[in-house]
Formats: sequence, structure tokens, C-alpha cells
Amino acid sequence: MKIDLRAKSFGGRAVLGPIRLQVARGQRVALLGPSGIGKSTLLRIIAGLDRDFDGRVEGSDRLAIVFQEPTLLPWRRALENIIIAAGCDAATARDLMAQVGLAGREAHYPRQLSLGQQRRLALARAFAAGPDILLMDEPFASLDPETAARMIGLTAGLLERSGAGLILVTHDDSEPARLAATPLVLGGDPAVIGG
Ligand SMILES: Nc1ncnc2c1ncn2[C@@H]1O[C@H](COP(=O)(O)OP(=O)(O)OP(=O)(O)O)[C@@H](O)[C@H]1O
Repeated sequence: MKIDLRAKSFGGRAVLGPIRLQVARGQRVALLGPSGIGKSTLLRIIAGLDRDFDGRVEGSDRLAIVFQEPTLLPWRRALENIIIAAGCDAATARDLMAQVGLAGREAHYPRQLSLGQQRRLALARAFAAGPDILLMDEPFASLDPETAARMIGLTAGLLERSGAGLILVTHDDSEPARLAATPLVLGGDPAVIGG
């Protein structure tokens, strides 16, 4: 996909742009920068969740997004959470649950899972959609180091096996290398890559 953002403003205040970015299957980039610089805003634009900007996002890539919060349906069991959101069959959902270490928890409700397990379920759900490019917004934040390391390893394995590209938003500058992602640092006012 190709992002050509000329400007993004909130209430007349220019926050982002100009920013040009191209990401294809198999390519991985990480958006870094201080809190409030505009990383999440840029990811929301890329995801199509924010269309109020000056510029263009082009491409027919299939996208999936993982947020910091697992955003699961509380009244649906784990397996159903994947099937409903990703539109996949039960076998695919089961296979992905197994790949993230959740085999045997298919009938659990989200509240019966730990936060780390809920995050892994959200990861499985994203890959069940068969994305060309996975978008992630601080997916490893506020996890203990061991749980975060496990989830980073799982993400790297799923990216490798699926061939999906990655656009990761993080403020942990160790994460790009751990996911073999090219770091792109946002800075300046309005923020640009490398500004
Ligand atoms: N809906 C909104 N209305 C007004 N201003 C907003 C809105 N969303 C974000 N902003 C502002 O835009 C700027 C960028 O916010 P954004 O959340 O994208 O930053 P970030 O780099 O992701 O920060 P963090 O690392 O803390 O999550 C901030 O100044 C923020 O206050």
C-alpha cells in the first residue's frame, strides 16, 4: 500500500505531514517517536479509520489491526471471537489459536482468559483474516517483559509463515529489531518521518 499524506489537522492545528510511505507484503516498518507526536493518528489513517485528512492512501491490500486493548466481544467464546471478526472457518480459527498457544481454550469467554491470553487471541484473530499487511498499535505495551517477549516471538513467527507485511506503532525502540522492522522515527511539528 502507498500512503501519501499531505497534512492531518485537528481543529485547525496541523499534527502530521507531509508523509510518504510504501509497505508491501513481506515488508516491515515500525513507527516510533515521542508520546503525542501522531503515531496512532497515522496508523488510523492507514487503517481507514480516519478519513478526515489531506492526501491519499492507495492499494487493495487486505489489512488487519491489533490494538493495545484486545477489543474482544465479551459475550462470545474465544473461537467465536475469531470466526465472527475474521470471517474464517472453525478449522482456521482453531489452528491459529493453537499457533498462539491457546489450544484447549476455544470455549472460554474473554473474561476467563488472562490479559496476555486475550492479547494472543487478538493476535490470532488478526491473522485469521489473512491480512496482506498487519497494523499494530502498541500491542506489547503494559505486559510484563516475559509475556511481551513471548508475544513478540509469536508475532514474528506468524509474520514469517504468512508473509504478511507489518506497520507497528511503538515507543519501545527495542521492538523494531526484535521484529526485523525498519524503524521510522516521527518528529517535528507537524510531524514527519525523520523530522
Ligand atoms: N480526536 C482528536 N481530537 C483532537 N486532537 C487529537 C485527537 N486525536 C489525537 N489528537 C492529538 O493529535 C496528536 C497526536 O496524537 P496521537 O495519539 O496520534 O499520538 P501518539 O504519537 O500515538 O501518542 P502516544 O504514543 O502517547 O499514543 C496529539 O497532540 C493529540 O492530542
